[in-house]
Amino acid sequence: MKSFLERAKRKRTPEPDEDTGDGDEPTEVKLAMLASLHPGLEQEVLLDVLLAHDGSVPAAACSLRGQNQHGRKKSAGVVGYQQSMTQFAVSSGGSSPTKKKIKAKKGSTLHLYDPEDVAEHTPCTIVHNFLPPDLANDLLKELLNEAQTFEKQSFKLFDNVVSSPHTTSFFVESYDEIQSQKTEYHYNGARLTDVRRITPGLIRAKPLVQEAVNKEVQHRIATRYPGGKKLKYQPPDAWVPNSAFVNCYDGPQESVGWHSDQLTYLGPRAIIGSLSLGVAREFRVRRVVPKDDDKSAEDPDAEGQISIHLPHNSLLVMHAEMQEEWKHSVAPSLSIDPHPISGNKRINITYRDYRANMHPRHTPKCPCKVQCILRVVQRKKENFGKYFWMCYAGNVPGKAGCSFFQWAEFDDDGRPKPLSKPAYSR
Ligand SMILES: O=C(O)CCC(=O)C(=O)O
Ligand SMILES: [Fe+2]
Repeated sequence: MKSFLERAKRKRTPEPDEDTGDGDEPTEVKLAMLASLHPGLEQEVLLDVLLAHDGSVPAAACSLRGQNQHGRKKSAGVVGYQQSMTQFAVSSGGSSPTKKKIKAKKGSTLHLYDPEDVAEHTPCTIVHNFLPPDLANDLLKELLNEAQTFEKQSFKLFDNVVSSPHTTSFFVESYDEIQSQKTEYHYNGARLTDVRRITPGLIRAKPLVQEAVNKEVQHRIATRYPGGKKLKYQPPDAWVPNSAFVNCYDGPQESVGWHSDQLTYLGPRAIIGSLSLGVAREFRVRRVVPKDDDKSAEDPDAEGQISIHLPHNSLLVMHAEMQEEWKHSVAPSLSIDPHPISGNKRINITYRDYRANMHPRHTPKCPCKVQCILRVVQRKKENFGKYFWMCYAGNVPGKAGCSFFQWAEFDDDGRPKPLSKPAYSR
């Protein structure tokens, strides 16, 4: 599940400064400052950009300037489509005489279409025209019908209650699992109320997604990981999806802000199979560079955004390095090309493998008696990549959390080690 919430500032966690902003002004004031610089943009967009820059108004303003320039270029041609990759191309430096090295520049967005470029420059692979066309169309129709009753998720951002700018629901494989999800699991501090039985179309697509994802994962390990070996903490066994979050984006303005998916029930190095149906939208990714990392000073482009275009019936595999080291979002769009079946809507299915050893009975609850969330240190060089459990009860509108924090330990295959102290000890 997406953790929109992880963007919220948490002052109480002992993890020092993780995800905190750099200014003292209240968010409303920062938003007002940005709005005065970019009066044409909606509050939600401004908020997203502000959060993507850790609350820094100058950095957000700089990024918005870049996006606007790019937007103007785009509107001169086919909207939403890249004009040319040459603007991002830099000299290859010799390693490949034929293929130019392309690079995401800070403040601008590198648009990728070619699966080879996606695999080369992002932690994802993409498979176009993935399902048999009839199955893709049937699945789209089925989920558009389901989506009529999807809801927005509300969460707390700083001290305000905000709702995600798209709708969503969660599908699992049996009625027992629905019950278990509603009574044993917490998501960002609360119980889910809308959990549904997996639909016939989702069931039909599942083995195809499973096979393709495992094939892509093996290929990536063999061709791109150091020594052709899986990453530390990556489970060695096959990826078996047993649940699916389905998102609906109704129109160009619906979006999802920068986030990493929650690892709480997926465990470290989670892999996600993400199927897109209906209107094509941009999926953006950016690497998270620790703030006190000298390299980020040397390479100002390290956090440039990359946009992967997701047409109808494309499968995007988010690989094992994605959630820990990158953030992703679905950007609001200036305009979209309507789809013959779904009109302005895009449906996205993220198939997930809920691991038995990450079931809530094996993971800590805090003194609030709420399931902790699993996160990883992304922003600080010190402890970078270390996992921790923390209380998230305070992210529910109207509720306060506690200061529970505990480092999480896993063996090299991502199996949780027994907790070093009782969960209620703080
Ligand atoms: O709509 C998408 O492609 C991505 C959705 C997403 O990031 C999520 O469900 O966590
Ligand atoms: Fe996500």
